[in-house]
Amino acid sequence: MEKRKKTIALVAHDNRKQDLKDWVLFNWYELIPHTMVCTGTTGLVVEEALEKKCEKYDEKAPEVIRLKSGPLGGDQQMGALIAEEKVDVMIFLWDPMEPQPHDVDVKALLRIASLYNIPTATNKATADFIISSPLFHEDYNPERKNYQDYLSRKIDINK
Ligand SMILES: O=C(CO)COP(=O)(O)O
Repeated sequence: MEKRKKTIALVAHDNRKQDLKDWVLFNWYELIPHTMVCTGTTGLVVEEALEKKCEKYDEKAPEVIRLKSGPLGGDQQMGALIAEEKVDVMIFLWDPMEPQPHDVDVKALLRIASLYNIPTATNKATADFIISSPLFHEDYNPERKNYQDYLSRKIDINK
């Protein structure tokens, strides 16, 4: 079966970056046909790990697009890409033990991923399930709810 090119969002908080790096290194070959889009610092870790691994095995490393660092707007940029339907899968290893200065952005990113029905992993086990799913290798279009009623609702502003 042809490997459908996907855009995979990869994001990890500092205490989870090692987990994400391990996951990327374990799945490096599976990731080659796809494009990674990452928040800034996560992108550095992912890019370096994939480049080293691919170089070792004489393979071309996949493209890694780096957005701004999460606390500097990267989570919001990622959310915007999801709203534009440009992300197929998101692996977001957020830190359940430490508050983040940009907690509202973290929540917003998780919310928008849920709204757009993006397959989302917030831990390595779920990331393993996603990448080993047959659907990962297919042209999968997640069902999107129709919000037409909401968009065309009457708003009474003359009270
Ligand atoms: O803060 C983040 C996600 O909320 C991740 O940002 P960095 O990848 O820049 O560390």
